Amino acid sequence: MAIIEVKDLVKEFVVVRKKTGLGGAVKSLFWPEKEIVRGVDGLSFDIEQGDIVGYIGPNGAGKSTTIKMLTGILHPTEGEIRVCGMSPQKERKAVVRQLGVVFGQRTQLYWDLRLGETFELLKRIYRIEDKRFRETMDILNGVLRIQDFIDTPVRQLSLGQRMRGDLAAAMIHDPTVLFLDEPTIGLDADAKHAIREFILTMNRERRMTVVLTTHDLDDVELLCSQLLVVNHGKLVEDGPLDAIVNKLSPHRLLMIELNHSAALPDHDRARIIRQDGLKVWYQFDKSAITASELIADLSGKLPIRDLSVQEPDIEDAIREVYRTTA
Ligand SMILES: Nc1ncnc2c1ncn2[C@@H]1O[C@H](COP(=O)(O)OP(=O)(O)OP(=O)(O)O)[C@@H](O)[C@H]1O
Repeated sequence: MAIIEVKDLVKEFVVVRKKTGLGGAVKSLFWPEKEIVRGVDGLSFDIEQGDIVGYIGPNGAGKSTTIKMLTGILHPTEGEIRVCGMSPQKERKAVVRQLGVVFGQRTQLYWDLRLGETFELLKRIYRIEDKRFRETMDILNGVLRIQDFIDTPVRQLSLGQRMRGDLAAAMIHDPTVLFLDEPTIGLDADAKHAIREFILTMNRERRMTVVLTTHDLDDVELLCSQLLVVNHGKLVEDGPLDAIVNKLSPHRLLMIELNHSAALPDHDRARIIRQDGLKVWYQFDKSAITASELIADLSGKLPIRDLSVQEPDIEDAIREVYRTTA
Protein backbone atom coordinates (compact mmCIF):
# COMPACT_ATOMS: atom_id res chain seq x y z
CA MET A 1 0.00 0.00 0.00
CA ALA A 2 1.30 3.45 -0.90
CA ILE A 3 1.66 5.45 2.29
CA ILE A 4 2.73 8.57 0.41
CA GLU A 5 1.18 9.52 -2.92
CA VAL A 6 2.38 12.54 -4.85
CA LYS A 7 0.83 13.60 -8.15
CA ASP A 8 1.91 16.46 -10.45
CA LEU A 9 3.30 18.43 -7.53
CA VAL A 10 4.49 21.97 -8.24
CA LYS A 11 5.82 24.65 -5.90
CA GLU A 12 6.55 28.11 -7.20
CA PHE A 13 8.27 30.85 -5.25
CA VAL A 14 8.05 34.52 -6.12
CA VAL A 15 11.47 36.12 -5.78
CA VAL A 16 12.39 39.77 -6.16
CA ARG A 17 15.40 40.35 -8.39
CA LYS A 18 17.56 42.98 -6.68
CA LYS A 19 19.24 45.53 -8.90
CA THR A 20 22.76 46.75 -8.19
CA GLY A 21 23.76 50.23 -7.01
CA LEU A 22 21.80 52.83 -5.04
CA GLY A 23 19.49 53.68 -8.00
CA GLY A 24 18.83 50.00 -8.51
CA ALA A 25 18.02 49.51 -4.83
CA VAL A 26 15.51 52.40 -4.93
CA LYS A 27 13.96 51.02 -8.15
CA SER A 28 13.66 47.55 -6.57
CA LEU A 29 11.93 49.12 -3.58
CA PHE A 30 9.23 50.91 -5.62
CA TRP A 31 9.08 48.78 -8.76
CA PRO A 32 10.17 45.33 -7.62
CA GLU A 33 11.06 43.06 -10.50
CA LYS A 34 9.44 39.77 -9.62
CA GLU A 35 10.37 36.40 -10.97
CA ILE A 36 8.83 33.00 -10.44
CA VAL A 37 11.15 30.18 -9.40
CA ARG A 38 9.89 26.60 -9.65
CA GLY A 39 11.37 24.77 -6.67
CA VAL A 40 9.37 21.64 -7.50
CA ASP A 41 8.27 21.13 -11.08
CA GLY A 42 5.68 18.40 -11.64
CA LEU A 43 6.72 15.59 -9.31
CA SER A 44 4.79 12.31 -9.18
CA PHE A 45 5.78 9.29 -7.10
CA ASP A 46 4.46 6.75 -4.60
CA ILE A 47 6.21 5.51 -1.47
CA GLU A 48 5.18 2.11 -0.14
CA GLN A 49 4.69 1.43 3.56
CA GLY A 50 7.78 -0.06 5.21
CA ASP A 51 10.28 1.21 2.61
CA ILE A 52 13.36 3.23 3.44
CA VAL A 53 13.53 5.71 0.58
CA GLY A 54 16.51 7.88 -0.24
CA TYR A 55 15.34 11.22 -1.62
CA ILE A 56 18.45 12.58 -3.25
CA GLY A 57 19.58 15.24 -5.69
CA PRO A 58 22.16 18.02 -6.04
CA ASN A 59 21.93 21.31 -4.13
CA GLY A 60 18.80 23.26 -5.04
CA ALA A 61 17.10 20.22 -6.64
CA GLY A 62 13.90 20.67 -4.62
CA LYS A 63 14.33 18.10 -1.84
CA SER A 64 13.63 20.32 1.19
CA THR A 65 10.74 22.00 -0.62
CA THR A 66 9.16 18.58 -1.26
CA ILE A 67 9.65 17.45 2.35
CA LYS A 68 8.12 20.72 3.58
CA MET A 69 5.03 20.10 1.43
CA LEU A 70 4.77 16.44 2.50
CA THR A 71 4.86 17.49 6.14
CA GLY A 72 2.33 20.31 5.67
CA ILE A 73 4.76 23.20 6.29
CA LEU A 74 4.39 24.55 2.73
CA HIS A 75 1.34 24.61 0.48
CA PRO A 76 1.78 23.30 -3.08
CA THR A 77 1.10 25.64 -5.98
CA GLU A 78 -0.41 22.70 -7.88
CA GLY A 79 -0.78 18.97 -7.49
CA GLU A 80 -1.92 16.48 -4.92
CA ILE A 81 -0.36 14.89 -1.85
CA ARG A 82 -1.72 12.08 0.31
CA VAL A 83 0.19 11.00 3.40
CA CYS A 84 -1.39 8.05 5.23
CA GLY A 85 -4.43 8.70 3.01
CA MET A 86 -4.79 12.33 4.15
CA SER A 87 -3.89 15.77 2.84
CA PRO A 88 -1.04 17.28 4.90
CA GLN A 89 -2.46 20.72 4.15
CA LYS A 90 -6.18 20.10 4.83
CA GLU A 91 -5.78 17.59 7.67
CA ARG A 92 -2.54 18.89 9.11
CA LYS A 93 -3.10 17.89 12.74
CA ALA A 94 -4.07 14.30 11.92
CA VAL A 95 -1.15 13.94 9.48
CA VAL A 96 1.40 15.41 11.86
CA ARG A 97 0.35 12.85 14.48
CA GLN A 98 1.57 10.16 12.03
CA LEU A 99 4.89 11.83 11.26
CA GLY A 100 8.31 12.08 12.85
CA VAL A 101 10.48 14.81 11.36
CA VAL A 102 14.18 15.46 12.03
CA PHE A 103 16.25 18.13 10.35
CA GLY A 104 19.97 17.48 10.77
CA GLN A 105 20.88 21.15 10.83
CA ARG A 106 18.28 22.25 13.41
CA THR A 107 17.18 20.82 16.72
CA GLN A 108 13.57 20.50 17.75
CA LEU A 109 14.52 19.79 21.36
CA TYR A 110 13.87 22.21 24.20
CA TRP A 111 17.18 23.96 24.74
CA ASP A 112 16.77 24.49 28.49
CA LEU A 113 15.37 21.09 29.45
CA ARG A 114 17.28 17.94 30.22
CA LEU A 115 16.83 15.37 27.47
CA GLY A 116 14.78 13.06 29.73
CA GLU A 117 12.46 15.93 30.66
CA THR A 118 11.87 16.60 26.97
CA PHE A 119 10.81 12.99 26.47
CA GLU A 120 8.44 13.16 29.46
CA LEU A 121 6.92 16.35 28.07
CA LEU A 122 6.39 14.79 24.64
CA LYS A 123 4.86 11.72 26.29
CA ARG A 124 2.27 13.99 27.92
CA ILE A 125 1.64 16.10 24.83
CA TYR A 126 0.93 12.99 22.76
CA ARG A 127 -0.76 11.14 25.64
CA ILE A 128 1.40 8.04 25.29
CA GLU A 129 0.62 5.12 27.59
CA ASP A 130 3.31 4.29 30.17
CA LYS A 131 3.85 0.78 28.82
CA ARG A 132 4.27 1.87 25.19
CA PHE A 133 6.55 4.74 26.30
CA ARG A 134 8.79 2.33 28.23
CA GLU A 135 8.94 -0.07 25.27
CA THR A 136 9.91 2.74 22.91
CA MET A 137 12.52 4.07 25.36
CA ASP A 138 14.01 0.57 25.66
CA ILE A 139 14.44 0.28 21.89
CA LEU A 140 15.86 3.80 21.70
CA ASN A 141 18.28 3.17 24.55
CA GLY A 142 19.43 -0.07 22.98
CA VAL A 143 20.38 1.54 19.69
CA LEU A 144 21.07 5.19 20.45
CA ARG A 145 22.49 4.76 24.00
CA ILE A 146 20.66 7.90 25.16
CA GLN A 147 20.77 6.72 28.79
CA ASP A 148 24.38 8.00 28.89
CA PHE A 149 23.24 11.63 28.53
CA ILE A 150 19.56 11.58 29.44
CA ASP A 151 20.13 13.94 32.40
CA THR A 152 22.19 16.45 30.40
CA PRO A 153 20.53 19.76 29.42
CA VAL A 154 20.07 19.88 25.65
CA ARG A 155 22.28 22.96 25.32
CA GLN A 156 25.24 20.98 26.68
CA LEU A 157 24.91 18.02 24.30
CA SER A 158 27.50 17.40 21.59
CA LEU A 159 26.26 17.38 17.98
CA GLY A 160 26.18 13.56 17.88
CA GLN A 161 24.33 13.34 21.22
CA ARG A 162 21.92 16.04 20.15
CA MET A 163 21.12 14.24 16.92
CA ARG A 164 20.49 10.99 18.84
CA GLY A 165 18.22 12.98 21.16
CA ASP A 166 16.36 14.53 18.21
CA LEU A 167 15.79 11.12 16.63
CA ALA A 168 14.59 9.66 19.93
CA ALA A 169 12.23 12.62 20.47
CA ALA A 170 10.75 12.11 16.99
CA MET A 171 9.92 8.50 17.96
CA ILE A 172 8.05 9.05 21.23
CA HIS A 173 4.62 9.28 19.57
CA ASP A 174 5.29 6.17 17.45
CA PRO A 175 5.03 7.77 13.99
CA THR A 176 4.14 5.80 10.86
CA VAL A 177 6.47 7.81 8.62
CA LEU A 178 9.80 9.30 9.57
CA PHE A 179 11.26 12.17 7.53
CA LEU A 180 14.97 12.66 8.01
CA ASP A 181 16.74 15.60 6.40
CA GLU A 182 20.53 15.04 6.41
CA PRO A 183 20.54 13.03 9.68
CA THR A 184 24.25 12.15 9.56
CA ILE A 185 25.64 15.52 8.49
CA GLY A 186 28.75 16.53 10.44
CA LEU A 187 28.78 13.40 12.62
CA ASP A 188 31.72 11.11 13.44
CA ALA A 189 31.81 7.47 12.30
CA ASP A 190 30.50 6.15 15.63
CA ALA A 191 27.48 8.48 15.72
CA LYS A 192 26.72 7.80 12.04
CA HIS A 193 26.78 4.08 12.75
CA ALA A 194 24.39 4.46 15.74
CA ILE A 195 21.97 6.52 13.67
CA ARG A 196 22.00 4.10 10.75
CA GLU A 197 21.39 1.19 13.15
CA PHE A 198 18.53 3.16 14.68
CA ILE A 199 16.88 3.72 11.28
CA LEU A 200 17.17 0.03 10.38
CA THR A 201 15.85 -1.07 13.79
CA MET A 202 12.81 1.21 13.74
CA ASN A 203 12.05 0.16 10.18
CA ARG A 204 12.35 -3.54 11.07
CA GLU A 205 10.62 -3.53 14.46
CA ARG A 206 7.88 -0.99 13.84
CA ARG A 207 7.60 -1.24 10.04
CA MET A 208 8.25 2.46 9.94
CA THR A 209 8.47 4.09 6.52
CA VAL A 210 11.54 6.32 6.29
CA VAL A 211 12.14 9.13 3.81
CA LEU A 212 15.75 10.15 3.97
CA THR A 213 17.28 13.22 2.36
CA THR A 214 21.03 12.96 2.25
CA HIS A 215 24.16 13.85 0.31
CA ASP A 216 26.00 10.96 1.98
CA LEU A 217 25.92 8.05 -0.43
CA ASP A 218 26.99 5.65 2.33
CA ASP A 219 23.59 6.41 3.93
CA VAL A 220 21.96 5.54 0.63
CA GLU A 221 23.94 2.35 0.13
CA LEU A 222 23.58 1.09 3.69
CA LEU A 223 19.96 2.02 4.29
CA CYS A 224 17.78 2.65 1.27
CA SER A 225 15.65 0.03 -0.45
CA GLN A 226 14.42 2.62 -2.97
CA LEU A 227 15.76 5.83 -4.42
CA LEU A 228 14.01 8.89 -5.76
CA VAL A 229 16.46 11.15 -7.56
CA VAL A 230 15.40 14.73 -8.31
CA ASN A 231 17.03 17.50 -10.27
CA HIS A 232 15.64 20.94 -11.10
CA GLY A 233 12.45 20.00 -9.26
CA LYS A 234 11.78 16.97 -11.50
CA LEU A 235 12.03 13.26 -10.82
CA VAL A 236 14.91 11.86 -12.88
CA GLU A 237 15.27 8.33 -11.45
CA ASP A 238 13.00 6.09 -9.37
CA GLY A 239 13.89 2.57 -8.24
CA PRO A 240 16.32 0.48 -6.20
CA LEU A 241 19.93 1.73 -6.09
CA ASP A 242 21.20 -1.46 -7.79
CA ALA A 243 18.83 -1.02 -10.72
CA ILE A 244 19.83 2.62 -11.19
CA VAL A 245 23.55 1.81 -11.02
CA ASN A 246 23.11 -1.19 -13.38
CA LYS A 247 21.25 0.93 -15.87
CA LEU A 248 23.97 3.57 -15.91
CA SER A 249 26.96 1.28 -15.56
CA PRO A 250 26.01 -2.21 -16.78
CA HIS A 251 29.64 -3.34 -16.98
CA ARG A 252 31.68 -5.09 -14.31
CA LEU A 253 35.37 -5.89 -14.28
CA LEU A 254 37.00 -9.21 -13.42
CA MET A 255 40.67 -8.74 -12.53
CA ILE A 256 42.75 -11.91 -12.75
CA GLU A 257 46.33 -12.21 -11.56
CA LEU A 258 48.20 -15.07 -13.24
CA ASN A 259 50.82 -17.40 -11.74
CA HIS A 260 52.89 -17.13 -14.91
CA SER A 261 52.35 -15.67 -18.35
CA ALA A 262 49.94 -17.57 -20.57
CA ALA A 263 47.92 -17.14 -23.77
CA LEU A 264 44.79 -15.17 -22.90
CA PRO A 265 41.61 -16.86 -24.10
CA ASP A 266 38.85 -14.87 -25.75
CA HIS A 267 35.35 -15.11 -24.33
CA ASP A 268 32.11 -14.52 -26.24
CA ARG A 269 30.51 -12.53 -23.38
CA ALA A 270 33.56 -10.73 -21.94
CA ARG A 271 36.40 -8.76 -23.44
CA ILE A 272 39.90 -7.99 -22.30
CA ILE A 273 40.21 -4.26 -21.76
CA ARG A 274 43.58 -4.08 -20.00
CA GLN A 275 46.74 -6.09 -19.31
CA ASP A 276 49.57 -5.13 -16.96
CA GLY A 277 52.32 -7.73 -16.37
CA LEU A 278 50.61 -10.80 -14.95
CA LYS A 279 47.33 -8.96 -14.36
CA VAL A 280 44.48 -8.95 -16.86
CA TRP A 281 41.06 -7.24 -16.75
CA TYR A 282 37.98 -8.75 -18.39
CA GLN A 283 34.95 -6.49 -18.82
CA PHE A 284 31.54 -8.14 -18.85
CA ASP A 285 27.88 -7.20 -18.82
CA LYS A 286 26.19 -8.44 -15.66
CA SER A 287 22.96 -9.16 -17.51
CA ALA A 288 24.79 -11.37 -20.07
CA ILE A 289 26.97 -13.44 -17.72
CA THR A 290 27.52 -13.66 -13.97
CA ALA A 291 30.98 -13.23 -12.43
CA SER A 292 31.00 -16.84 -11.20
CA GLU A 293 30.13 -18.19 -14.69
CA LEU A 294 32.96 -16.16 -16.21
CA ILE A 295 35.40 -17.31 -13.52
CA ALA A 296 34.34 -20.94 -14.10
CA ASP A 297 34.87 -20.54 -17.87
CA LEU A 298 38.33 -19.03 -17.45
CA SER A 299 39.66 -21.06 -14.55
CA GLY A 300 40.35 -24.18 -16.68
CA LYS A 301 42.18 -22.11 -19.28
CA LEU A 302 44.29 -19.76 -17.15
CA PRO A 303 46.80 -20.32 -14.31
CA ILE A 304 44.89 -18.08 -11.84
CA ARG A 305 46.75 -16.90 -8.73
CA ASP A 306 44.21 -14.36 -7.50
CA LEU A 307 41.10 -12.58 -8.72
CA SER A 308 38.61 -9.89 -7.78
CA VAL A 309 35.37 -8.53 -9.21
CA GLN A 310 35.15 -4.76 -9.39
CA GLU A 311 31.66 -3.26 -9.00
CA PRO A 312 30.95 0.17 -10.49
CA ASP A 313 31.44 3.13 -8.21
CA ILE A 314 28.08 4.32 -6.83
CA GLU A 315 29.29 7.88 -6.48
CA ASP A 316 30.29 7.94 -10.18
CA ALA A 317 26.87 6.58 -11.17
CA ILE A 318 24.95 9.15 -9.12
CA ARG A 319 27.21 11.97 -10.33
CA GLU A 320 26.43 10.81 -13.87
CA VAL A 321 22.67 11.07 -13.17
CA TYR A 322 23.14 14.62 -11.86
CA ARG A 323 25.37 15.55 -14.82
CA THR A 324 23.07 14.21 -17.52
CA THR A 325 19.99 15.87 -16.00
CA ALA A 326 21.65 19.23 -15.18
N1 LIG B 1 11.51 30.35 0.25
C1 LIG B 1 12.03 30.33 -0.98
N2 LIG B 1 11.98 31.40 -1.76
C2 LIG B 1 12.49 31.40 -3.01
N3 LIG B 1 13.08 30.32 -3.57
C3 LIG B 1 13.17 29.20 -2.84
C4 LIG B 1 12.65 29.14 -1.50
N4 LIG B 1 12.89 27.89 -1.01
C5 LIG B 1 13.52 27.21 -2.00
N5 LIG B 1 13.68 28.00 -3.09
C6 LIG B 1 14.29 27.60 -4.36
O1 LIG B 1 13.73 26.36 -4.77
C7 LIG B 1 14.74 25.52 -5.30
C8 LIG B 1 14.77 24.21 -4.53
O2 LIG B 1 15.29 24.47 -3.22
P1 LIG B 1 15.39 23.35 -2.09
O3 LIG B 1 15.82 24.03 -0.83
O4 LIG B 1 14.14 22.57 -2.05
O5 LIG B 1 16.57 22.44 -2.67
P2 LIG B 1 17.33 21.21 -1.98
O6 LIG B 1 17.30 20.11 -2.98
O7 LIG B 1 16.76 20.93 -0.64
O8 LIG B 1 18.81 21.77 -1.86
P3 LIG B 1 19.99 21.46 -0.78
O9 LIG B 1 20.54 20.10 -1.10
O10 LIG B 1 20.98 22.55 -1.09
O11 LIG B 1 19.39 21.57 0.60
C9 LIG B 1 16.03 26.31 -5.28
O12 LIG B 1 16.21 26.93 -6.52
C10 LIG B 1 15.79 27.34 -4.20
O13 LIG B 1 16.53 28.51 -4.45
